[in-house]
Amino acid sequence: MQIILEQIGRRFNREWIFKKIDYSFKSGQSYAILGINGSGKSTLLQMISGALTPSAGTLSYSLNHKEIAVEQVFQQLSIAAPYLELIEEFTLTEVLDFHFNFKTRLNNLTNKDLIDLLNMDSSKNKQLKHFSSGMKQRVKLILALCADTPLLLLDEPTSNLDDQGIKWYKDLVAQFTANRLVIVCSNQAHEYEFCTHHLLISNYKN
Ligand SMILES: Nc1ncnc2c1ncn2[C@@H]1O[C@H](COP(=O)(O)OP(=O)(O)OP(=O)(O)O)[C@@H](O)[C@H]1O
Repeated sequence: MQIILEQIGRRFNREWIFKKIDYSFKSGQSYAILGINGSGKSTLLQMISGALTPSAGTLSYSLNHKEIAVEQVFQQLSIAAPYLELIEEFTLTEVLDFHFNFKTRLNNLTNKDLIDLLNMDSSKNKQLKHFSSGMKQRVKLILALCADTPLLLLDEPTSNLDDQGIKWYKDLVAQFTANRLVIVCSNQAHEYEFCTHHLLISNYKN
């Protein structure tokens, strides 16, 4: 998977959030989008996901040297983000079944494998509305990391996770990101220490 940004800019009303981003993202590489609160990290990630259009410039996507239209990009990506909600009326087992109606399971992981990874066997028939915020975050991460998509987008991946949860996140990343294109939005070093490329939003303010 390759994503090329050319002269990308986004504004809300009259305010430019960032301007003139020229950048390319490639499979097998991991990238951190960095910047202070409100700098535009999530806005850029949403543009990369195809959910938000740029106000200026072009974004192009290709997979195995074949171009992909922006409307089709969602089929190639998994995303975990604070603004994407889980269906809270579903039990954990139902959430897994539902999600993997639309996405392919990475390495043919079964529900049991995923519940074991989550260490949530005793909660598998509980509705998500009764999960703690940290438990919900772990579920979001499992759904994104364990789907077989070439593009993985993680926005503030360890929000609501304690120290043990952060270690768990790091193990998950080490286990399930090989050969994928990974983009993390963050301002916490432990979330993106594995990323080999850094994109600083502050470089694109003028
Ligand atoms: N739909 C919108 N309408 C107007 N302004 C918006 C909209 N979405 C985002 N913004 C503004 O764009 C700026 C960037 O927001 P964004 O959420 O991308 O920042 P961020 O770097 O991800 O922040 P944080 O680290 O706090 O998550 C902010 O000033 C925000 O108020």
